[in-house]
Amino acid sequence: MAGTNSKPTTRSLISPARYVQGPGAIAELGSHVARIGANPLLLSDDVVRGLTESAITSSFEEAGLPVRFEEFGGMPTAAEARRVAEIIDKHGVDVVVGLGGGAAIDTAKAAGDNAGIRWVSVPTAASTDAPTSALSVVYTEEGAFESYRFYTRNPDLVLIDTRLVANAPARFLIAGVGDALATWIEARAVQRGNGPTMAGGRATRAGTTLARLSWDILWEHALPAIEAVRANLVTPSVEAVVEANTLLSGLGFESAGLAAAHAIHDGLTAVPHTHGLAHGEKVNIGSITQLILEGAPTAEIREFIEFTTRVGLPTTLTEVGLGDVEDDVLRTVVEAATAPEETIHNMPFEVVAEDVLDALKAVEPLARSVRAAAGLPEPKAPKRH
Ligand SMILES: NC(=O)c1ccc[n+]([C@@H]2O[C@H](COP(=O)([O-])OP(=O)(O)OC[C@H]3O[C@@H](n4cnc5c(N)ncnc54)[C@H](O)[C@@H]3O)[C@@H](O)[C@H]2O)c1
Ligand SMILES: [Zn+2]
Repeated sequence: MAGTNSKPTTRSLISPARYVQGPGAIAELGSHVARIGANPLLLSDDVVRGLTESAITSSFEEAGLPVRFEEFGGMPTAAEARRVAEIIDKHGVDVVVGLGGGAAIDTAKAAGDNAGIRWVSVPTAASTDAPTSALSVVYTEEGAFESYRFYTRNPDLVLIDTRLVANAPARFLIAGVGDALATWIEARAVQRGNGPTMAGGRATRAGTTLARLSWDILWEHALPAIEAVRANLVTPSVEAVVEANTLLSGLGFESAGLAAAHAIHDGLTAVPHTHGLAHGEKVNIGSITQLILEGAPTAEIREFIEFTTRVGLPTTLTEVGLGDVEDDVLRTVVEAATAPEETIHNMPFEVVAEDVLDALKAVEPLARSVRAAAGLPEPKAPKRH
């Protein structure tokens, strides 16, 4: 499994049972859910409920399903999953729908697993590749990475309405691009080292190819898709990027493997400075750090920094709140990133905290020089939340 140095000999690819994407797809939710269960529970925060309740109510009524929402507490902790599992038991719910961002979706999976029922992901933004996977990322109440929790099955259904994605703030799609670009950078490193994937076993050609396809689509379509979403439009580029961020990156990271970028993301959550940032924003710092750590060709690193700056992702420590911190803070980040169970040990060479510290510190001057040479703006520190 992830983060071990064992060299499995079998290959695996795992996936959700069905993936549905398109403008207005939420109108089909009832008919798809009715094939999975008869008594669903929808887990979402109030913002997402406000955006989806009327469409879901019509769709569920048409499918003969009751409509029951439960408010998500906001943090994907073990305690929150236990609380939702109790509600599931109390009402005899037989399928739980995680509705919203990655945090609500991860909690629905965990609660569904606790209660022994099936689960469905309905992302309302293309902000992460959480919806398709058979795992949740568990956090502490304070927002620090705690662990990966693995399940024996993927969601029975992933349904994403691209109209909702286009109406959401563009920052969510941008974060999803950051999460998805890391997928190929990490899959490639795992492939080089013949390392284990999150699905267990080694990567199939299919898994690695899907990770690469996600990357190719994003270089081609991310910039026009972000412009379209800023204007609340669904274009073919938006459809392509939503598929890359959600389905391809999801299958890719899970079945082709994680390496340093996500471990560094996890390390960044260990310090409060980064807590206002989206998952995919922190992951982008992990991607740049991994490229430096593995000694990728200079032109490749510079191109990646320039592209992701144009996408609107952070490419400097300044932009993730770590511009002028004491060494102790960065040391906390790299110690957490190199914890024994972390996926950084899937890199094709031995990685120690000192190396990661130097790579992380190298991000700031390199990105500043790339941005200056490309005429891109100087980085600004994030507003405090
Ligand atoms: N399990 C996995 O495989 C996996 C993979 C990647 C990320 N993750 C996890 O996903 C989480 C991050 O997810 P996230 O970045 O989506 O953040 P999030 O889930 O914390 O929140 C997203 C925010 O977006 C809002 N929102 C959602 N849709 C909206 C819309 N259409 N319009 C307006 N607002 C909307 C929600 O109200 C919420 O406040 C982290 O916990 C991360 O670890 C898990
Ligand atoms: Zn991720």
